[in-house]
Amino acid sequence: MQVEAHLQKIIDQEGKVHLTLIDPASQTPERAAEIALAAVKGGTDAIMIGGSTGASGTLLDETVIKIKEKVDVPTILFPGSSAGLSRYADAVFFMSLLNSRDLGYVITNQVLGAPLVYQSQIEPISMAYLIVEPGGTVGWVGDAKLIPRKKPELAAVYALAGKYLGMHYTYLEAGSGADKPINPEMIGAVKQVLGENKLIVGGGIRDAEAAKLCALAGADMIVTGTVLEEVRDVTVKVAELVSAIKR
Ligand SMILES: CC(C)=CCC/C(C)=C/CC/C(C)=C/CC/C(C)=C/COP(=O)(O)OP(=O)(O)O
Ligand SMILES: O=P(O)(O)OC[C@@H](O)CO
Ligand SMILES: [Mg+2]
Repeated sequence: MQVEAHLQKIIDQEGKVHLTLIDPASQTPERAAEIALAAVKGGTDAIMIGGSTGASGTLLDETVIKIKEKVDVPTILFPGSSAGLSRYADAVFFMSLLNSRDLGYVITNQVLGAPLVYQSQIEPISMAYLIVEPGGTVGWVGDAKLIPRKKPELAAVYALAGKYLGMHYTYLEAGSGADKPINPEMIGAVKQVLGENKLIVGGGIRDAEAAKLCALAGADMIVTGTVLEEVRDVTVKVAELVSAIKR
């Protein structure tokens, strides 16, 4: 419960959480650690590590190790499969892609990954992962029956089912690099049924205004990945996003 409790404490004290997503396949472990450090200087609360294609093995382990050498905030795995686990991380979003047509993403990868989590110190954080249009690479890889952008009620019933199955977190994903983030109507409808359960929103959030809209609509945590791979000054960008969502 350490990482989950830590994030809860930040929500209690500061209202919202900012998460930085680093894809181990996008740069060297050393560069990943530099980005993580810059993000922490900007005020990010934790580092998510994962990618939908090829984040595994030595590259993944080395990326986690280098990041942990540089920063004190929690490292949380965001695995694309059971191969996306590393014993060096603090926690894992132990997620099921509830709207996948492929049983592999609903339960099989979780079964294959469970023994490593059991044998290590990685804290599992149970999460319902829901992919909304346009869905991007992760929507294709995960064979998701994409939730239409204009159907907030569909996202809400999936989230409710996840909550009744005992999942603590719900992640509304528009897909990495999406042209628009999840809309406020959908975020509001999902948060309404979740109550105290936590809502993460990500995909296509590139500036303070978008982050603020998502947070005001009911997101407890905001994820940014792509934009931090693109900007020159990660600290400045993260500081802008963080100050837009925190009270
Ligand atoms: C809990 C365990 C062991 C496994 C879960 C397995 C599941 C449910 C995966 C969901 C489907 C999937 C492929 C998720 C990937 C999540 C992720 C890291 C998304 C961000 O990646 P992108 O930024 O889109 O990746 P690329 O940049 O590699 O396209
Ligand atoms: O890369 P971006 O668009 O910030 O999306 C982050 C995350 O939701 C992807 O899984
Ligand atoms: Mg990516």
